[in-house]
Amino acid sequence: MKPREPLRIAVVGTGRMGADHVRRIDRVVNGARVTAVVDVDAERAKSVAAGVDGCTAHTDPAAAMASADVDAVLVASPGPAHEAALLAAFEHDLPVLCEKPLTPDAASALRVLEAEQALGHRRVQVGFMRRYDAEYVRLKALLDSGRLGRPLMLHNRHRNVASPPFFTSAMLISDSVAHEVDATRWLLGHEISAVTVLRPTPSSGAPEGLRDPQFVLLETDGGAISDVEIFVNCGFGYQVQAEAVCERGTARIGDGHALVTHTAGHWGGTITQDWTERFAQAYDDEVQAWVDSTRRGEVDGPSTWDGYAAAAVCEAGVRALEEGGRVEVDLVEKPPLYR
Ligand SMILES: NC(=O)C1=CN([C@@H]2O[C@H](COP(=O)(O)OP(=O)(O)OC[C@H]3O[C@@H](n4cnc5c(N)ncnc54)[C@H](O)[C@@H]3O)[C@@H](O)[C@H]2O)C=CC1
Ligand SMILES: O=C1[C@@H](O)[C@H](O)[C@@H](O)[C@H](O)[C@H]1O
Repeated sequence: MKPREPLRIAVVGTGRMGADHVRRIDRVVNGARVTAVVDVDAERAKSVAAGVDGCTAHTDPAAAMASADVDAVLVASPGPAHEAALLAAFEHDLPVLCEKPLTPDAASALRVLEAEQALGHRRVQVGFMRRYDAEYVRLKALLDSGRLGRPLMLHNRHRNVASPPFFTSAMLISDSVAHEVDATRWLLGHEISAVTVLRPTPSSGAPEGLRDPQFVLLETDGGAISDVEIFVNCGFGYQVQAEAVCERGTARIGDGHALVTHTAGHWGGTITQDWTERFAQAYDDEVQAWVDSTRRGEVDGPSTWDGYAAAAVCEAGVRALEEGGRVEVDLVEKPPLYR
């Protein structure tokens, strides 16, 4: 596809992430503009469209994608709505940046994987934005360089200030640990083969009935182990940290030590409060990379395979949470399109 300049994007879902992506494409990213927004909440779509020159508001994703004014789609509706939006985009052979998760379960992710293969070419970049974060990129480059030797273990901490009211115990895995699942697969170049979930007594700061925190153990097919502390009502800040333990050294990111102050008998810094702050630059770089590759007629970044693998691992994780024990991950064979 050779889109007219600039790339004309339809944004599906104008909630927190979608509205932020609209702002980003309108004001930060080069080479693109938002020509349509879609939300089942017509008033929300209208109010977001009103802030962007030449942008129309819709309630039906398929109708917006059929418009002659759209070259590409950014999907930022809730996970359960992603499959329908992706299949509609495939009908028009449109490139898509799809927020994580690709879909909420392995069966629907597999249907998307099969539909993309039927097109015969990749169309989807999945919004695992940590792959665009400067600290993660440096860690990946260091591990790939071999300077520290073979990675043996990853220790991850993922803390949110507070969970939204609709959050369930399973979502700590499928919505939050999904990021560590992707980061582990990407950093190590391994598939995750089994998941175990340990559940300490919930924090008194967590909503009644929510299993928060959890400790998730991921085993990889390359013989490494990646553990994740997920704590979504820690109350004090948004922290995403990772430490790689390798044969000849360790490397750690996410300590937030960019600015340390010493004053009045104290030293310290500030802690980010949510992902829009901690990963602001990563989202900008992710969307710019998508726009650039799309304008070159290419598809880069986390693929539909990555989205499917993450969905399958999370599904195994939710089973491990609910049934206890170690649950093996069952992946289909990786299709040639993604090798
Ligand atoms: N990469 C990241 O760090 C983050 C990613 N996300 C992902 O972004 C997506 C959106 O999350 P939020 O913006 O937090 O949710 P949100 O609830 O704030 O917004 C979702 C919007 O989609 C609309 N919507 C619902 N069904 C729709 C449909 N079928 N078609 C069109 N619009 C529809 C809703 O009316 C709402 O305006 C989710 O997939 C979520 O997992 C969310 C937070 C951070
Ligand atoms: O994707 C995200 C949210 O959906 C999720 O709920 C948070 O736990 C993550 O930190 C954030 O990056």
